Amino acid sequence: MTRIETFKALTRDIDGIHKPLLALGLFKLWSLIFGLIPLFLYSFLVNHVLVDQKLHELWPVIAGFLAVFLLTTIGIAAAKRFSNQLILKFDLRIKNKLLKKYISLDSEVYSNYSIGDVKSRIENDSAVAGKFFTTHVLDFIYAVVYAIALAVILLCYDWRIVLLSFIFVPVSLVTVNFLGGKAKRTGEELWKLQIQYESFLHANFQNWKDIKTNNLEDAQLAELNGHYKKIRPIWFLNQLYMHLGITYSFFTKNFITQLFIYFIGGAFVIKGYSEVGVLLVFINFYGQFFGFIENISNAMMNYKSDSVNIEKVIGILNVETDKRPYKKIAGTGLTVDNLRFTYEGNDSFALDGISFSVSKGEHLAIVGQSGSGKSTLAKLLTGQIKPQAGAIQIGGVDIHTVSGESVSGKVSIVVQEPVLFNMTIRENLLLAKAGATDAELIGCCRRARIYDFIETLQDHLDTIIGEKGVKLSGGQRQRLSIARAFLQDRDIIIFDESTSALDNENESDIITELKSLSSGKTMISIAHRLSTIVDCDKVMVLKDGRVAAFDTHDNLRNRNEPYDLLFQSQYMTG
Ligand SMILES: Nc1ncnc2c1ncn2[C@@H]1O[C@H](COP(=O)(O)OP(=O)(O)OP(=O)(O)O)[C@@H](O)[C@H]1O
Repeated sequence: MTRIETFKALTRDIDGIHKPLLALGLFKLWSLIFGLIPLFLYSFLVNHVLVDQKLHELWPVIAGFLAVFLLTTIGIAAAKRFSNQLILKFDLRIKNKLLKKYISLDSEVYSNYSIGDVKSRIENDSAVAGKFFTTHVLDFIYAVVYAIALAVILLCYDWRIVLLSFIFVPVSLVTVNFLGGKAKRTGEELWKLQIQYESFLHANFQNWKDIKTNNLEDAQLAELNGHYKKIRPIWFLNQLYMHLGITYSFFTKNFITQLFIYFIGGAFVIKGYSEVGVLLVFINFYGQFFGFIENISNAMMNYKSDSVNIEKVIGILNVETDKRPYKKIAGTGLTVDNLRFTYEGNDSFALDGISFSVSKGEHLAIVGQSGSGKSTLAKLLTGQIKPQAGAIQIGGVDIHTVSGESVSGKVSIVVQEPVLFNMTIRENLLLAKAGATDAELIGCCRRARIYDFIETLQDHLDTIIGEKGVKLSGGQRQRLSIARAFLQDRDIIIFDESTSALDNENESDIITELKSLSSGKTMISIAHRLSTIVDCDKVMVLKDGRVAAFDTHDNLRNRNEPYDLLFQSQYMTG
């Protein structure tokens, strides 16, 4: 992407950039103007004060230099302050926007991104994109304008000689552009390898317990070395191209430019410009001009390399998000009509022709063999994935015609492996209801049969529970997650094997509690225990993604073959 395309893409998605950018641009212009004045002062000093020996004019020149120094310093300091502020502000805005985008992605779209990819885009790539406006827009324009201004001044001296020496400028820029292209291609490859490495590291940290218990340390170290073996040659190539580009512009500035300076000096003498002053001033301007050409070359090189990261950020910003309207859903009854769903890349349907309804206050149990589609149905009912055909209606509203927030305001799901953060119990609970009082938190924890345990902890609700709640047992994690569902207090609650780690007594206590609370609530349990199923108003049996039976437990028992088989194999032990 060119700078202009990148500028448009980033400003389209991130607001509030134009004003601070304009302010910063004005300070840059200030620095540019006051940066050019010393050249004229220098010219005056050499030609009038030194060559013409008008030493009494030295004081105004010194005063001029001091004034310019003061004003330039003010300009540079202000520009630095504004640019730091802009970078930090913009970096944070991009991170916010990216996180928001990721959270609003369809779970199917999200599953296309690895952890390393997400982490890299939010952490590293956004930081590079955050500097785009200062480094790749303002600094670049500054160098170009400065170089043009110097070129015009030089042309005024002797356009033929200057034009001859300018031949080297396009050669230099084309070479750097070529090397930059190579650096970009290797940068792309490096980025892919690095996100694989990041994902590996993430999985390693997440599963360190299992790695130790299964003696996988050596295998993990071998994998780490494997990643480095792949990364090393590409990294080397990438650095080689980058440094070739930078060394090339350094060489151009310090050798080729010097060569031209001697050439131009000779030409001046041959053409009879005897004044030393003219030659000195010209050489000074010329050296500065090539200094800016070096800056432009380096900026081109760096932009090629940074655009790998910036394009990753824009890639996510461009992903379409949910544009469906928010609607408060009034009713609580759930109707599912002829639902069909296939996971991307799978040949067979995970669910096919699913139809059923659950009325307000009813409790439905969903049972079925492993892989029969129970969790997929739960994901569809919460709007996490969209069906290829059919409809799900809550209170008469098709949930796929309204925004995700409309559905999550109505339905909550408690899963087998709850999402818990390395924060305190209180903070984990408050995620469900910001601003809940202690009395509310304690009440919900009591109902979820977790408060007795919390009371035994030294810091009570303020105990930090570790990464993914590692300091809690499986059952305690599930109870905390159920307490969160109580806090959310949605009209429809789905339990996806969410009591699997509880003992029978705790599970039945929680179910009783739910029932007492949920006179008006609709509940769906993906059940694994007989006690849960027997208590439910209806049981739906899923087999190979289809509804094999839908009735009460009493009507199904001994009368429905799939249910009986399942019952004997799974629930007789419940
Ligand atoms: N993210 C996914 N991508 C591709 N296929 C998937 C995905 N998740 C589930 N499936 C497939 O969809 C089918 C239904 O899976 P699902 O998880 O809904 O079954 P389940 O009844 O909940 O199983 P279990 O009782 O073992 O949890 C399975 O064949 C499974 O392999």
